[in-house]
Amino acid sequence: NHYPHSLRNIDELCASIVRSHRETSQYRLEELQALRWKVFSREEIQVYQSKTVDEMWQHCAVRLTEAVQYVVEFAKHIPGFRMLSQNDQIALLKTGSMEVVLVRMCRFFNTENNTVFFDGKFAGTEVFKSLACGDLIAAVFDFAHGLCALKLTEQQLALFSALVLINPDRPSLEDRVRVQRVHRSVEVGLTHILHRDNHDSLLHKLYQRMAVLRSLCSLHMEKLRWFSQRYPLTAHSLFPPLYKELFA
Ligand SMILES: CNC(=O)[C@@H]1CCCN1C(=O)c1ccc(Cl)c(COc2cccc3c(C(F)(F)F)cc(C)nc23)c1Cl
Repeated sequence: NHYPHSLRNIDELCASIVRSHRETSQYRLEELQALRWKVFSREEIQVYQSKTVDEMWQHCAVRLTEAVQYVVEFAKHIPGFRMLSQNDQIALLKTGSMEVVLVRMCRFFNTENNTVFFDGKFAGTEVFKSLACGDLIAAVFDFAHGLCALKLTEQQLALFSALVLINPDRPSLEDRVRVQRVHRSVEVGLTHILHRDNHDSLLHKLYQRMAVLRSLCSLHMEKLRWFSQRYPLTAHSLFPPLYKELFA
């Protein structure tokens, strides 16, 4: 029996992943719902748009790094993740943490006015204009919109996030077989949750979303490289160390 010895039954596995998701999701859904219609005024948008490229990138990098740190906490409580070697844990986080940040963004997304929670209010794509990467931001919004449309419950989102993170196909894994075992147990958990919710058709759609996620994140890494070459000072001195560790 390949399951980690302490988690014979799938319910226990799902419960620990859902608990970890809830404890590390940065904002509760109720909080975000209450702020749903708090959008930026024209003047506030003007202030964002008049920032220089590296000021806006630095502003976003701080938030992305904070979001990545919550994902690292989430990963640590996924049963089986801590059993992996340190190197494999870092390898999974290096590539998977931004994907989970993107998956989690669908919680802060309002599909009715195509805005995302940013800096305490809901922002449209125009707020990010000074980043000078409209294609990346458009792709981030599209992905969030697409995932929102699936109307995942928090439990389904928790299991999906764990599945995205524990990816045995990541480059430079030392013990791929062990990562496969943990991936398999999370997959059984997600299938179990979807079956219980009478939503089996969602699994296929979620696998399609995972493929989109991977292409989106390679675009991100490309942008990140462009930015750190264009603004080496900002990228190498101002980005919080974890960000450099994960993305440098
Ligand atoms: C409450 N909301 C939040 O905390 C969210 C979750 C993570 C950060 N965050 C924001 O505040 C936020 C929300 C929406 C957007 Cl569009 C942004 C701006 O996003 C980015 C700007 C620059 C680079 C980004 C890159 C790149 F390229 F670095 F990999 C990759 C991702 C995915 N997002 C980038 C941000 Cl920073």
